[in-house]
Amino acid sequence: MPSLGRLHLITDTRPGRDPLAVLRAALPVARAELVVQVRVEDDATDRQAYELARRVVALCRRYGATCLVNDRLHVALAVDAAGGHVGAEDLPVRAARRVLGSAAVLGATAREPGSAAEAVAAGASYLGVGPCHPTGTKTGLPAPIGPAGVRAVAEAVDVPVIAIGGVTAASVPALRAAGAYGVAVVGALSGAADPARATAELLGALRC
Ligand SMILES: Cc1ncc(COP(=O)(O)OP(=O)(O)O)c(N)n1
Ligand SMILES: Cc1ncsc1CCOP(=O)(O)O
Ligand SMILES: [Mg+2]
Repeated sequence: MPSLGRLHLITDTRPGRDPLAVLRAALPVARAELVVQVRVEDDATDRQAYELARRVVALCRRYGATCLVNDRLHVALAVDAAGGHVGAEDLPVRAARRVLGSAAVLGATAREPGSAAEAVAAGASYLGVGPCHPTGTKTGLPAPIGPAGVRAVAEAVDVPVIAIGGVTAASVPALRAAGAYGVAVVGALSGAADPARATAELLGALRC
């Protein structure tokens, strides 16, 4: 399995957003360092998720980037994505691994060392850890865990830790110092006036 990219761009499909435009700006800058996670709103249909995911897979292929699908693992399989990401309300990690197969990339959400180690034992190949900082992108989240929370998880597992939640280029150094392998962002790219430049800034911070 090739090494996991450090910058995870999660699609923003809220009204008024253009996830494919953001992706087209980010891909030439980040290329194989980019992991794109196709994440749609809960009320989106499977057909909508599928149509977005197959476009994202095609774009990623041109640049050697990796495409994952959030929650809907049947969509990941249908579009031949590299894998998927599951959290507490999705398929359990062990079941997700059975669905995707042993070669797939499988991410799981964790926010403390115990559940993180369980997710890895069940087959997760990376962990999404957070929210690290306050975010307006997703509601109903628990309190941010900060770099200290990321450190506690990173010290407990031997898979890449991807920090998520309110991440900006400015917050990357502290997260990396805490043991994060990479970061996942929605707003830092989707809300950027210049997503290509924002991609370069995030990558620059990740490479330090
Ligand atoms: C990299 C990464 N980390 C965490 C999440 C959150 O997943 P989940 O807890 O299942 O919440 P939803 O994204 O499904 O609303 C993620 N998607 N990616
Ligand atoms: C899906 C998700 N899970 C935890 S935080 C989050 C949203 C992250 O978005 P942003 O990068 O805009 O804070
Ligand atoms: Mg989920």
